[in-house]
Formats: sequence, C-alpha cells, structure tokens
Amino acid sequence: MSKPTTGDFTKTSGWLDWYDGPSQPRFQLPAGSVDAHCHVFGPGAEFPYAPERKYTPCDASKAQLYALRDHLGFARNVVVQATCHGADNRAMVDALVHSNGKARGVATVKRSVSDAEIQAMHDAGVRGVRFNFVKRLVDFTPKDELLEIAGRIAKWGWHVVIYFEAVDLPELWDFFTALPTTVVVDHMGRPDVSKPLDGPEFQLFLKFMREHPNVWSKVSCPERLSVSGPKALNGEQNAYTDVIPFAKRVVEEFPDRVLWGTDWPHPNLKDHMPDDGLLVDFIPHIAPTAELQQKLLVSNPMRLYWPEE
Ligand SMILES: O=C(O)c1cc(C(=O)O)oc(=O)c1
Repeated sequence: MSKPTTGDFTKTSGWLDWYDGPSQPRFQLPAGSVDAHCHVFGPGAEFPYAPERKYTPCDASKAQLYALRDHLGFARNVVVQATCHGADNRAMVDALVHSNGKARGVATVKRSVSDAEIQAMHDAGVRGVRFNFVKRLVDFTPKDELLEIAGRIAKWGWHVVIYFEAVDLPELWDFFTALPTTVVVDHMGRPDVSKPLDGPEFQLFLKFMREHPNVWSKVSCPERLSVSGPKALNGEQNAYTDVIPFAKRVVEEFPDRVLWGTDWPHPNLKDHMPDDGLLVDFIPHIAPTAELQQKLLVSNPMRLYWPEE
C-alpha cells in the first residue's frame, strides 16, 4: 500500500495515520469474509472534507482500502460514511461503484434528501443510513428528523446504523426502540470495559439486544475500547484482552446478529495505530468456533448487505 497523503488539508493536530505495512494475519478468514465496518477519507483533493467536520483526517483512498482487503483476506467491504464527510456521500459512493460489486455502503443523509438521491445511492450499493450520537463527532439532529428519514429509507429495505456511547443508551432507548428498520449498533455501543461485564451498563446493552430482535451489533473496535491493552503491535497475539469478554458475550448470545469490521483507517485514535493483521488475529478470541466465525464474518453480513446472493 502507498503511504497516507494529506492533499491541501491540514490534519487535526496529533492525528495518527493508519498503520503502514500490516502483517499477514495468522488467523485465516473463512472464504467470503466481509469487513463490515471501514471508511474511506477523501482523498481531500478529489472529495473535500465537509465544512462542519469535527476532525480532518489523513487521506485513505478506495485503492488503499481494497489493497488492505486483499492483503488481509477479506472478500468484501461495507464502507460506512465517515463524519468528516458530513452528508456528502460522494467519496463513499465512488468507492462502491469502483468495487466490482464487492462493496456495499452506509450513508449519512439529511431530511432534505430526495427519493431520486436515495434511489441513486441504492443503485450504487448503499443499504443503510447512519445516525451518530457521539457528541465529539457530530452536531445534534432532532429525533423527529431522524425518525422521518428512517421511515423513508425503510421503503428501500435499508437499515439504520447507530453510534453512541454506553452512558447515553438510557436516554436514547425510546428513540432506538421506535426505529422501524433493522438497527445495527456500531462498536457494541462503546462499553466502558473497565466496568464489570455483569454491571448495569453492559447488561442494559444486552437487554436492548435481547428484547429487540431487530437490533444487531458490530463487535468491532477493540483498539478503541481497550483500556489496558496490550496493543495489536509487534506480533502481539493476545491483544486487547479486556475487550474480549464483552465482545465474546455478544457473539455467543446473539450469533445471528453480529458483524465484524476493521474500522480502518481508525479515525481519532490517540494512543496508537493497530497493525490490522493483528486485529484480524483478535477475531478467534471473540468467536472461538468455526461456526461462530462463519456467521460473524460471512452469513450475517451477506444476509444484511447481499441478501440476493
Ligand atoms: O470513534 C470515532 O472517532 C469514530 C469516528 C467515525 C467517523 O468519524 O465516522 O467512525 C467510527 O466508526 C468511529
């Protein structure tokens, strides 16, 4: 892979670029595995970052993403609109249309989006919208606007991806449970893994999934959630051990409603950039059997994003 560029944009101070030269994973992904959460950034010279963005990343192009896919052994990607592009989905859509059908997408839209624009995104491979409640990433959007969007995109068979912090789940509960579509939670709703697995915060998340069969979860981002590491660097085969019990619990209790993704190029990490090959080696720690791995990496994402196959 070629190294990150910046175009004419100045990266947010302290920005960490994605890891150059990831290792070859030891864990062999099942055939047809889907990286169900990753992003493209720009390149800014071609697809400028949104004026309302909260961070300016390094560029991370579709060619670099697809080179990583091939290197790690994934067959397909789900490219999720990154907040640095706001509701301008051109970079993500461009990645989809140049994927030879090997990528689907999740967009961010405003209430003003037209049916023709939704249809065009659908034709390009978009299958969902993302609602973001992480305050450091986005400005507030009124919930009635989001519900209106959810009602409209449901007609295309799309789902809603939600990103929020664990402490905010109680306040967001009524809104989330009113959504009329399949709902996919990013990064397990960001549990605080220094709190107990059986404590009230994570138990509320499990109850959310248990009581609502339309709710799925990505069991991704151990590099973001881990407090005590160890980091996925220098060949570490037992990385992020504090995240394992949380992710494993979700995979084992809801094996048919979990997805996994690299989260490449890992926006806003402050401490280190993981070796993506070692992140893949994390998977068998949370999905220990071949059956769970097949569901997590192949059958579930295929059912959600390529149901026609
Ligand atoms: O935690 C984050 O900073 C983060 C940001 C974004 C984004 O900016 O879209 O996406 C993610 O999946 C995670």
